[in-house]
Amino acid sequence: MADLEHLKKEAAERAAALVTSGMRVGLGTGSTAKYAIEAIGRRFQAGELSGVVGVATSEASDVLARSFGLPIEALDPRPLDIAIDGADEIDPQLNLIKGLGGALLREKLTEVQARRLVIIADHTKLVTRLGEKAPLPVEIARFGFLSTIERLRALGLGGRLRQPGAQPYLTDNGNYIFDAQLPEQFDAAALERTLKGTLGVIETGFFLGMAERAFVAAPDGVQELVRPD
Ligand SMILES: O=C(CO)[C@H](O)[C@H](O)COP(=O)(O)O
Repeated sequence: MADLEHLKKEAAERAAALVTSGMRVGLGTGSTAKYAIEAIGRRFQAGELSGVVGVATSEASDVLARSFGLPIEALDPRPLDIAIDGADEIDPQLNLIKGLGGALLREKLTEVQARRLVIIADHTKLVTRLGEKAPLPVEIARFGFLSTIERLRALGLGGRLRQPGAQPYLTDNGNYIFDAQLPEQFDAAALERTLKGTLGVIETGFFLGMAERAFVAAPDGVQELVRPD
């Protein structure tokens, strides 16, 4: 395993160590979240954790968690004790862009209910401003998607429909994703409000003010970052 992968695993294990018996846990999606699910699963199988229930943010994470025998429940209105997930960009205030893995809607639905959102990532995800490296994934309805994309362009957003092959990428919820290029200067909270008020937009990959801390894998070890007050 490459060094960075080892460190991602270590970051995920640091986050997984915050899970204790009886917790309801939001299980993220992606290559780093996978390590966290495996770490929780191993602790569960070893009898170190009991009464833990997971809420999975994607079909893939659901299958992985169940492979360890972890009980998985649907999301209901009860709060989650903790959610652990990866991110595509992390700014100095721990605002995030998520959704390059396509699970943004279920991730946001789940993580907004978590008392603590703990992010695990490698250091390439650290940015000084959101949109520096990654596009902003915007989940849009399939019906009328070309019209929705025109509305997004009218807001000044460049970008493209996510289409890895012959067909557009389909989320677990049966929607499409528009990967928007963010301008150099923008107000993330205002843009989030505008996007949420745009017909055809279902959710955005902005996760603002949600993360409590992040374990970030860097070549010199795992750094723990806490959201500034
Ligand atoms: O938001 C996500 C999925 O929708 C992932 O958490 C994000 O893409 C990071 O993935 P990885 O850990 O594989 O880099």
